[in-house]
Amino acid sequence: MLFSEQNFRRRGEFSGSIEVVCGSMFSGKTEELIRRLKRAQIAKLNVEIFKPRTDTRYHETAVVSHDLNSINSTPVDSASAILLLGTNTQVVGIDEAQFFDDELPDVCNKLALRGIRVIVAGLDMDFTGKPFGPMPALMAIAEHVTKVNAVCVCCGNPALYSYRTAADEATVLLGEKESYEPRCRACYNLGKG
Ligand SMILES: Nc1ncnc2c1ncn2[C@@H]1O[C@H](COP(=O)(O)OP(=O)(O)O)[C@@H](O)[C@H]1O
Ligand SMILES: Cc1cn([C@H]2C[C@H](O)[C@@H](COP(=O)(O)O)O2)c(=O)[nH]c1=O
Ligand SMILES: [Zn+2]
Repeated sequence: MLFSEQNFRRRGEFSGSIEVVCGSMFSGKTEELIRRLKRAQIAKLNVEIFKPRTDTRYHETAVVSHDLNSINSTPVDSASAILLLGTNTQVVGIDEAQFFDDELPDVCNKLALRGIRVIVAGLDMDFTGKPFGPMPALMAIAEHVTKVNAVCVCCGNPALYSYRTAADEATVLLGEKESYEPRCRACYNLGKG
């Protein structure tokens, strides 16, 4: 079901919260993040968007989906840098959250306590099927968690895994279709052989 904003203003005050959008590669996490952020901009809220500086796949600064939908962002070196945002910020978007350090959940909590709506998108699992970076901790403290699925490239069923086709065992390997395939549980485990 499409996520739809609740009443974020309570008794005239802006109430802070954390939303997480997670799933495999190509599942639509960035598109969903951009959709929510653009709606917040339409509502004339002050929106700031961050991504890890290391994620330079499509653009140095913009957050860009696989379909090349995009929104401007600020690349940062660490989670704590996000706390230096403008004082009148009402909505914060964070993409590729799996690449941030372990401070990110605490940073998001502090932002939410300042009354900010925080929307975070990231991979829930790495290519080995293990929880990725700060994502599980973020999912634990979020008010809303949306898990999205890609389409399995092998059989067409909903895909929850990111299968790595490249011969590289490092946890972090930036890439797209040349290195990864979204796969369902059965096809992911067949491939792992
Ligand atoms: N196997 C696939 N399953 C679903 N979407 C795919 C697939 N391959 C390419 N896409 C494209 O990827 C888009 C999602 O991109 P994006 O939001 O950047 O995903 P994510 O951030 O989760 O990697 C889809 O709208 C679709 O056009
Ligand atoms: C599974 C997995 C992915 N990555 C990298 C590959 C991409 O650069 C990003 C994910 O981008 P998307 O917006 O979700 O498509 O993460 C990685 O470094 N390690 C992994 O295990
Ligand atoms: Zn499959």
